[in-house]
This record gives sequence, C-alpha cells and structure tokens, in this order.
Amino acid sequence: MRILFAFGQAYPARTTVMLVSLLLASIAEGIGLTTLLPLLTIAMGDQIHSELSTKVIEVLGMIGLAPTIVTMLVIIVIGMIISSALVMLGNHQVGYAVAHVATDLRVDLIQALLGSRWEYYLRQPTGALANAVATEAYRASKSYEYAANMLAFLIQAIVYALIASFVSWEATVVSLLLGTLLLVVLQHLVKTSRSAGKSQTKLMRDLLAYLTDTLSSVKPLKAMARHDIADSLLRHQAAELNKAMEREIVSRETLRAVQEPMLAILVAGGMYMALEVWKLPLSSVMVLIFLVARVLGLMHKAQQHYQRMAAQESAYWALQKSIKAAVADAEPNVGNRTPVLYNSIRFEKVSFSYGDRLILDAIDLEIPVGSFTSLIGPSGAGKTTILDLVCALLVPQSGRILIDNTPIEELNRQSWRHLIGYVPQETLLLHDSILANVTLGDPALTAEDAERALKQAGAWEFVKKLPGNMQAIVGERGGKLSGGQRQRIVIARALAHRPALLILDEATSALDPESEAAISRTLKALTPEITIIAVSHRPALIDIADQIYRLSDGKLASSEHAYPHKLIG
Ligand SMILES: Nc1ncnc2c1ncn2[C@@H]1O[C@H](COP(=O)(O)OP(=O)(O)OP(=O)(O)O)[C@@H](O)[C@H]1O
Repeated sequence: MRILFAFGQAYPARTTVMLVSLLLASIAEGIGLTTLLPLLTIAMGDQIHSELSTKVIEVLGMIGLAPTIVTMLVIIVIGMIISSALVMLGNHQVGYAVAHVATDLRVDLIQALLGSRWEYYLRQPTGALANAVATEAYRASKSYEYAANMLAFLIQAIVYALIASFVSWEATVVSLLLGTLLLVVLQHLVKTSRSAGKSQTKLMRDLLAYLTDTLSSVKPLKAMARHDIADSLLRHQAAELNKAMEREIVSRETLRAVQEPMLAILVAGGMYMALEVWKLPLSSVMVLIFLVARVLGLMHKAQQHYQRMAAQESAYWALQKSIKAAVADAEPNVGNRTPVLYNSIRFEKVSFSYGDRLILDAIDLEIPVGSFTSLIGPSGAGKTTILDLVCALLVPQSGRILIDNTPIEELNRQSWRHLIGYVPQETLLLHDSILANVTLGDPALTAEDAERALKQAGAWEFVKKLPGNMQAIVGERGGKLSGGQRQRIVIARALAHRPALLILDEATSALDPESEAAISRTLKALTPEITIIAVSHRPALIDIADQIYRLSDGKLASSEHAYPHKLIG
C-alpha cells in the first residue's frame, strides 16, 4: 500500500482527478442502478415493499416523472453512459500517469547517475543500469496502473455495497464479511507474488550485469573456447529467473482460478438464505444477488490487481533506491568562478589514493597553455588518474590543482569541463551520420562547427568524398570506416565545441604507425591555440611533445618544459 501513497505524492493532480472521476463514475452508475429494484418490482407485478423502491418512486414523482418501465430503463442507460464517460476520463489520467512514471523514473535515474561522483559511477554495472532504465521503469509504471485499477474496483465495490444495503443491509453485511474472509484466506497468494516479484527484480539486475560484461568480451571467450563457462553461468541465472517468473504466474493464476468457484458458492448460499430463510420477494432477491455478486466480484478483481501491483512494485522501490543512492553521491557543486585557461594547469603536491592504495604521491606538474604534453609511464601507474583529476572527475586527498592560479574546486565545474575536449582509447561511434557522431545531438553545435572540427581533425578530406558527406552513416560501431578514420571522427567530436584543452588518453594506440604519425601531425598543428595533454606509450606522440612527464611508483620522475624531445628521469 506504501506505493499508492508514493504515487499519490509524486502525481497528486492526476491521482486526484483519477480518483474523483472514478468515484463520480461509480455514483452515476449507482444512481442508475437504484431504479433496478422498482423496475423489476413493477415488471414482475410484486408489491412495492422495499424502502429503496418507495424512495425512488417518490423522487421520480418530485421531478415529474412517472415510474414507468421506460423511465427507469432510460435512467439506467443514462447512468451507464455518464459512468463510462467518467471512467474514460479517469483511465486517461491513469494512462498519462503510467507513461510519466516510466519516463520520470528513467530520466531521474539517468540524471542522478550522470550527476554522481565519478568513483560512484564506475562502481555501477552497466547491464544493471540498462535493465533499470528498460525493464524496471516499465514494471514500475505497470505497478501504478495496477494500483489505479485496484482503487477503481474498490470504489465501485463500495458504491454497489451501499446500494445493496438499501435493499437488505443484513444480507450485504454478511456477504461483505464472507468476501473479506475470502480475501484474507487468499492473501498468501499475494505474498507469494510479491516475493517472486522481488526475486525477479534482483535476478534481472544480476543477469543483465553479467550478460553485458560477457557480451563485451565475447571474442576472447570464443577464441579460447571458454564461452561455455559464461554460457552455463548465464543459463543458471536465467533458470533462477525462470523459477521466480513461474512462481509469480502460478500464484496469479491460482488466485484467479480459486476466486471463481468460491464466488459461485457464496452467491448460491446467499440466494438460498434470501429466498428460504429471510423469505425476501423474488424481485428483491434478484437485485440483491446481482449487487452482492458484483460487490464480491469487484473485491476479487481488486485483489487480483493488488497481487499484480505487489509483483511489480519491487521494481519501483529498486529504482527509487538507485536514484537516491546516486543523488546521495552527487558531485558537490561548490565553485562558481568562471574558468578561462590563459596561463597554465598546475599540480602542487597532489596525492591521490583509491582506498588504501596510494596512486599519486605528492606530485608536481605544470602544463603551460599552448603546449603539447605527453604523459608516459608503466601500465597502472596512474596516468589516467592524472587526466581524471584535471577533468575534476576525481578529487585529490591532498595538494592543490590550480587552473590559472585558481584552485580547481573554486571553478564552476561544468564551465571548466566545457573547456575540455576528451578523446578516449576506445573509439565509440554511434550507428548514425558523421554529423551526429561529431555533434552528439548538441543543439548548440551547427553543421559549420562539425565541418570546422572535421577539418581540424584532418577528417574532412575523406568525409567530403563520402556519399552524403557529413550525412554518411558510419555503420555499426563505425564499421564502414578505417581505424584511423574513426579516430579522426572522435577527435573532431572532441574539438566541435572549441575546447581550450584537448586530452588524449592512449587515443592513437590502436592505430598502425602510419595513421598514428598522420594523426600526430594533425594534433601538433592544433597547438598553440589548443593546449594538449596526451597519455601515450607510442613514439609518434612522444616525439612531437613539447614536454614529457614520466610517472612511476606514484611519483612524477621529472619534467622538461618547452624543450621538445627531451626526457629526464
Ligand atoms: N575506480 C578505481 N578503483 C580502484 N582502483 C582503481 C580505479 N581506477 C583505477 N584504479 C587503479 O589505480 C591505478 C592507476 O590506474 P590508471 O588507470 O590511472 O593507470 P594508467 O597509468 O592509466 O594505466 P594504463 O596505462 O594501463 O591505462 C591502477 O593500478 C588501477 O588498478
């Protein structure tokens, strides 16, 4: 039930309109149905004996209508039409809210993750995130739909019970008590569904996290004939998920199957009591049975939808938990000074550790504006860590990072990152046009920006020869382009927004020496307008550097400023 309050709080206006329309719909239907008893009484020639019939005939007389069969049929039909229109209005609200629940959860999660600290983001398994955005958001929105349906059935049941109580309150109370007893007896099936739903949420996360990791390293697994290990683990996880789904479906279908005969027994018992024990007239019994059967049917439907809601709601809570955890680990936004980068980037006694592991030990580093700096060192030495510190993705435990003599934490972080162009080792191209790959859909970037960036990256020569030029599609992961061409597109992407600082993290290491040499020349030509920091082991990028830093055992061995091709240490 907690989820109903959560949804009510998140979407108060829509939930209120939905509830009011459903309530009015039930009342409209109820008013129409009040004429059913006098209608049957007149049609069957029974004596008008019930208070309800007398009241209805009185009210009709007050508004100048004769209590004929036609009048009463017309009232029933009008009640039904108004009720249907209101139900439609209520259901539209449910539809809008369901779509919003899914979209809002997706957007909130993505925003919270993108705004979280880099170390937090790195800990999140990609597959679990993809699952959260796709499956969990959908399941959470379905839980809202089921919750809304459950409420609709409950409201209807209450209105029907009220009308039934005018015919015979004793019979209504007895049926409601028995109906409630049945709901309590069958409640364990709802519990089973809830726990099966919880298991599904967890298992789906695990399965997709594992699947994504496996799929991204399928080539070596296949090459070493070890894919059967991954395959058997995936099968095991899929089998667990299968069991949880089976449990949910079995308990859902059992509830449905058990409810029907129980309802029939109750109705038959009620009919016997009304006719044989309470000796009610047939017209009253018929109306009463119709109303009570409807009340019990609606209560059971409400329980069915409650069960479905219970099976899906864990997805909503799991998503909320992920969003809250990411928000709690959000990047603190403290600085508000506008960065420029007109002088230098300086590290003063900067130390950084991952947990207890010291990666950078009081390093000093200076990158003058307009220079080309190469950063070398053994694998795992901490070169990428230095780049992450420059981008303010990581925060050092001690020491200072100064941008033009201003501590980096005093700068507006977003503005600082806008001055950076970043080229990673993996060229990740989207299956889209070259233009889209360069601008990444940023509305602030024009086709002219893309063309300029492609020219700066030395890509224009081959792009202009492609059919459609910048509209040419690059293929799945850029499969229609060569490695060097792909890398130039990624460099153009990093240059499109006119960065002041270009960061290259092993950006050319997957290329053949010729392509690398060509790209190195292109990059060198970008200085001194753009300051460049390149992590590389490769001679081509080291040769063109104005200064080279060597990182080893947490220390920056030494540096040489403004004298190309020299390395000390
Ligand atoms: N998120 C992390 N959590 C814990 N340790 C990490 C994390 N990221 C990196 N490390 C560790 O920090 C050390 C430095 O990593 P970094 O990626 O900076 O090295 P690198 O010099 O760039 O290596 P390579 O040349 O192999 O890319 C490595 O030993 C790595 O295992």
